[in-house]
Amino acid sequence: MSVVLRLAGFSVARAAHRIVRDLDARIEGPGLVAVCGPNGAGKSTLLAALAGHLPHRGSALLDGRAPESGDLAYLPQATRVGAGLTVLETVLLGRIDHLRWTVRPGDIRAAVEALQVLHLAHLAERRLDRLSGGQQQLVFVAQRLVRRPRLLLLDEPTSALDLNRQMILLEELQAYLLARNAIAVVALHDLSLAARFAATVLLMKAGRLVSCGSPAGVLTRETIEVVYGIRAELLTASSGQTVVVPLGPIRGTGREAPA
Ligand SMILES: Nc1ncnc2c1ncn2[C@@H]1O[C@H](COP(=O)(O)OP(=O)(O)OP(=O)(O)O)[C@@H](O)[C@H]1O
Repeated sequence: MSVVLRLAGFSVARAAHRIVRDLDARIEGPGLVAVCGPNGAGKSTLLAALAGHLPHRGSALLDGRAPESGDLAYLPQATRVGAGLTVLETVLLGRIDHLRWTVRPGDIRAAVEALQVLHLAHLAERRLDRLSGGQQQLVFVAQRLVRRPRLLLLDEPTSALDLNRQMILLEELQAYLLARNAIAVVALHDLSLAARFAATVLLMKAGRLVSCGSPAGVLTRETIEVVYGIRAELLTASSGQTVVVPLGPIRGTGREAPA
C-alpha cells in the first residue's frame, strides 16, 4: 500500500508577497515528511495553505485528488487552550464532524486510545489549561490523531517536548502512519530528528524548495551550509543514526543570511 502527495506549482502569497514559491514534489508514503529550513523560510505558510487556511496557486493532491476536510488534520504552531476543558474532552473535540454531535462509546474509546498511544492516559481528567506546555502540545497532537487523518499537518509539534517525549511522539506517529497508510508533513527545526524519523525531507529556503528526497540525500554538509549559513558535521552514532552537529556560522562568504 502506498499513498502519494503531489505538489505542482504550489505557491502561497501573504500580504501581496509571494512566500511559498512554485513547489514541485512527488512524495510517496506512508511516512513522515520533514519540512526543514531557517526561520521565515515558509514552512508554516506551506502547512497552513495545505490545510486550506490560506489561499494558494497550483495544486496539492493526495492520491490524485484534493484532500477533503475528513482526510486532513492540521496543528498550527501556536494552539490556544480552550477554557476549562479536561484533556479527554479536548481530545474528543477532535471527533467533531458535525455541529449536531453526540458522544458515542466509539468516540470515547478512540480518544482514550489516542491518549494511551502518547502516554497521556493518566492525565485524562485533568484540566488542559493546568498542564505544562509540553503536555498540552501532546494533547493537541492526540486531538488531531483521533480524527484518523490520511494527511497530518503538524507545525513544530516537538518544540515544547523533552527528549523522551520527542521520541515517543515521533515513534508513535511513524507507527500510526504505517498502520493507516497516511502521510504527516511536519515542520521540524531539529535536523537530527528529521534524519532519524523522516522518510522524506523537504528543505526550504526563502520560500523555495532547495532539495527534496531521502534524509541522506538532502541533509548534506553542502545543503546545510547553503540553507542555514552554518558549517555542520554529520556523524554516524553507534546505533547507525545520523546526527547533525552545527559547528558555527559561516562568516564572510555571502552565506551568512540564511533566509
Ligand atoms: N500574516 C502574515 N502576513 C504577511 N507575511 C507573513 C505573515 N505570516 C508570515 N509572514 C511572512 O512569511 C514568511 C514565512 O513565514 P513562515 O511563518 O511561513 O516561516 P517559517 O519557515 O515557518 O518560520 P519559523 O521557523 O520562524 O516558524 C516570513 O517572511 C514572514 O514574515
